[in-house]
Amino acid sequence: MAQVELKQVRKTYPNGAEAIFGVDMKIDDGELIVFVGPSGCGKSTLLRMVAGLESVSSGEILIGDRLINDVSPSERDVAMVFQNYALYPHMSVRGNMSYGLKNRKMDKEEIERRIMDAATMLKIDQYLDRQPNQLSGGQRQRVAMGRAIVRNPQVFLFDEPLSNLDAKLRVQMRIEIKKLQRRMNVTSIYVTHDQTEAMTLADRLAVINEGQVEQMGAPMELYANPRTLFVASFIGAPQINLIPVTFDGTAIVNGDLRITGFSDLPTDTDLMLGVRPDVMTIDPEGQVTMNVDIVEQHGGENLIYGTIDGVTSAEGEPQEICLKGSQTLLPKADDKLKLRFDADVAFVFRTDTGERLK
Ligand SMILES: Nc1ncnc2c1ncn2[C@@H]1O[C@H](COP(=O)(O)OP(=O)(O)OP(=O)(O)O)[C@@H](O)[C@H]1O
Repeated sequence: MAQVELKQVRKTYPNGAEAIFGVDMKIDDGELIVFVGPSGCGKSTLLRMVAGLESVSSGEILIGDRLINDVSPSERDVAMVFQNYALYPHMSVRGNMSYGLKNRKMDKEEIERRIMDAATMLKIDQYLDRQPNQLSGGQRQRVAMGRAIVRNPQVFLFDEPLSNLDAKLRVQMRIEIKKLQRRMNVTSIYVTHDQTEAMTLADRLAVINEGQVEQMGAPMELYANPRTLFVASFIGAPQINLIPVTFDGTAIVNGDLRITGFSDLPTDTDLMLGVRPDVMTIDPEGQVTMNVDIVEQHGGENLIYGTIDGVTSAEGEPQEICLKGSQTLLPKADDKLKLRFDADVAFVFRTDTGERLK
C-alpha cells in the first residue's frame, strides 16, 4: 500500500496538444479517488501518466516515497483495469491471470494460490479453463480485475472499467468494486465520465476541467459546497437548475423571479442562480409559476420537468426547470405549480468566471 502524489504535473503531447496544466494532488494510502470530468478534459491522460503509459512532460509523480517519472510501467507496482478488458483472447482465464506472474518467475504454487483467492473473491472460479470469448461482458471484466488483483499491486488504476456493460450490470459491478477495494484497502484511482458512478464510488472526487483539477473533495462536500459553476453543474443528477439573473442591490431578479435575502453581490455583472431540483418548494404563495411538461416516475421519487412563466433562460427561451418530489407529487402535463425559491438553499455564481459567490 502506498500514497500517490502528483506535483505540478503537466502533459504536452508530441503534436503540441496541451492536455494537463499543472496538477497537484495527494492520494492517501488505501483511498479510492475518482477522476471525473467531461470528454477530453484529460482524466485518462492523467491516469496513464500514473500507469507509465504516457510520459510526464514536467512535474513529479511519486508512489510512496519513490519518484516514478522514469520508472517503466512494469516496475511501478501498479495494476490497471481497462474499459475493453484487454484480455489475451487465445489464453484461458487462468492463463490470463497467471501471465504477468509467470513473467516475474513467481513460484507455481504461489501463482495458483493467488489465482484461486482472486477467482473465489470475484466468483469466477468455475470459469478458469474457459477462453474470454466464452464469457459474458461482466465475467470478462471480473477476469480483468482478477488479473490486477493477483499482482497484489500498491495501486489499482481503473480506466472506465464499466463502460461496456449494460446499466444493471454496471450498478452491480460498481458495488462489487467498492466492496473489493474496501476489503483489499489498496490505493485506487478510477476514471469515469459518469457522475453517478463517481459519486457512489469515490472516497474523494477530483473534478477535472480542461486539464486542471477544478475541485477535489468528498462527493457530498462537492455536491453541497461546489466552488464553481462547472462543479455545481457536473455533480448531481438530475443536473442543478441554472437561471441567469442580476442583482439589483436588494434582490436577485429575472423577470417575475425576485429573491431577497442576498447581500454583497455585485450589481455590475451577470450572475447565475443555481438551485438543485430537490430544494425548491411548492407553495401557493410562491414567486413564480411552473408549467408542467413531463413527469417522470422513478419509483421512490418523481421528477417534474417544465418551464417557468416570465423567467427567461440564457438562450432567451422560457426558463426550463426540474423539480424533484416524492412519489405522491404527481401533477399532470399543463398543470401549474407555484414555486418558492429560498436564498439559503441557492447558489450564486459569476457567469464570466464561474466563481461561486454565495
Ligand atoms: N496521443 C495524443 N496525442 C495528442 N493529443 C492527445 C492524445 N491523447 C489525448 N490527447 C488530447 O488530450 C486531451 C485530453 O485527452 P484525454 O483522453 O486524457 O481526455 P479524457 O478526459 O480521458 O476524455 P474521454 O472521456 O473522452 O476519454 C484531449 O484534448 C485529447 O484530444
